[in-house]
Amino acid sequence: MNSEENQTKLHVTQVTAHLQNLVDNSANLLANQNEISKYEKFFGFQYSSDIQTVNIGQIIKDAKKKYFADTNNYFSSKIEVYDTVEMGKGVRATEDIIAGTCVIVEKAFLVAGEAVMKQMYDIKKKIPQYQQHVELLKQLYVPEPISAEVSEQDLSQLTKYNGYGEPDRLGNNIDLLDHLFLKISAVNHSCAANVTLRCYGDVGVVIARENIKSGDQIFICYKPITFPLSSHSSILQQNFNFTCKCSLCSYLTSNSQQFDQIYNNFVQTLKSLKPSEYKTHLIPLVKSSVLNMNVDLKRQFVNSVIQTILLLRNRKVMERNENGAVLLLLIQMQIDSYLVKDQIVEYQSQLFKLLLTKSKMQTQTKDKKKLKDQAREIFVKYEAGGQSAFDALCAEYFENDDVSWVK
Ligand SMILES: C[S@@+](CC[C@H](N)C(=O)[O-])C[C@H]1O[C@@H](n2cnc3c(N)ncnc32)[C@H](O)[C@@H]1O
Repeated sequence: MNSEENQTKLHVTQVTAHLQNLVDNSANLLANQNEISKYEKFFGFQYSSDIQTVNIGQIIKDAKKKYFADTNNYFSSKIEVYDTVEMGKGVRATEDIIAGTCVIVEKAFLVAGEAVMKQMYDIKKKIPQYQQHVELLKQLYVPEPISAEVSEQDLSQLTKYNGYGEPDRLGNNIDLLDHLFLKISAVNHSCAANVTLRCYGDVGVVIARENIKSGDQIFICYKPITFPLSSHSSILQQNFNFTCKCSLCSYLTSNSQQFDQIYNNFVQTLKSLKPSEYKTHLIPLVKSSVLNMNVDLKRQFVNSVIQTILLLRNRKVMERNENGAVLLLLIQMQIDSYLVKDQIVEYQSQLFKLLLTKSKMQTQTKDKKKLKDQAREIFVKYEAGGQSAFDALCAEYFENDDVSWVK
């Protein structure tokens, strides 16, 4: 066995032991109802609604059995870490993967933001697993080689460049990137990502957004997918300090003029439409604009359109009410045309917020009720979490008056 294989084997052994420990320890922990429904929804298990009989440890154990019966650890036999030519280490598929299926389930070996890392450094001698963690941390990416002793700065860099976070359903998790993984942290970024990551407690779950061929690299999008394309590179530069070399960015670099031209034409036509024409003209306009684009670009185009409309709305170029109807149509179009199920949750959350914000502006109670019903219908249709998730979001967004999310 060569030294790389030895090292990998060592990781797997260390991590498996660590995970087993965590699972066993959590087996007696009763989970709260929210967490249970998150896991249940994701893994598709039905558990008794009596929380006394449910525990997260068991759910994770079952998930492990269901998805990874053929391996002894939490990762997947469908992937491997390898050296890419352009992006350092990366992860690729070792078999064909079907859209919507689970690609990796992995427990974070450490959940520690930059502040915790600092504390951990200060009190390192008191933490029994410190040395083990440091050995694992040394495997992760940092721009400069880390010192043998692992300095305080090294620790905070490790989190900065390799951490992922729990989503808050709306993609605003960019500051909470504190989960460190061995495999998932080796997955590179693409603006046209083919997998998506969600963290459930300290378990990271990677799902295929589309069919992936054996040998293809898998990519997570490091930023919320709804961010406009124009802000991609600055977000990646600012937060992760790299210039994106993904296929979409490369495509846009060589075809940016063409993309810009189509987009500018689209915006001009949009501005020339009367609000009453939006409903009938907008979707055909978007469809004709994206006619010759590949699927990544189409997805990006519709995202940009949504952002543009929000912008026009904020500049009061468009009427708020009309704008709501247009956004609704566009988001539905996204859902229907391009997105696999996992992403839909993010989109209809936006849609939902939009409807609620819109309904707040209506003075008539019956209009409010109609919009709420409409939102509920969409929510249920796309299985975003059913009635209880709807109620939770209602409580959060409808009852409080803050609409700053659109600004
Ligand atoms: C979480 S690590 C991913 C694994 C990393 N490639 C490694 O060698 O361990 C994130 C780093 O990978 C590199 N990277 C990821 N996606 C990239 C992309 N699309 N273009 C260029 N570099 C990328 C950047 O250096 C980034 O800071």
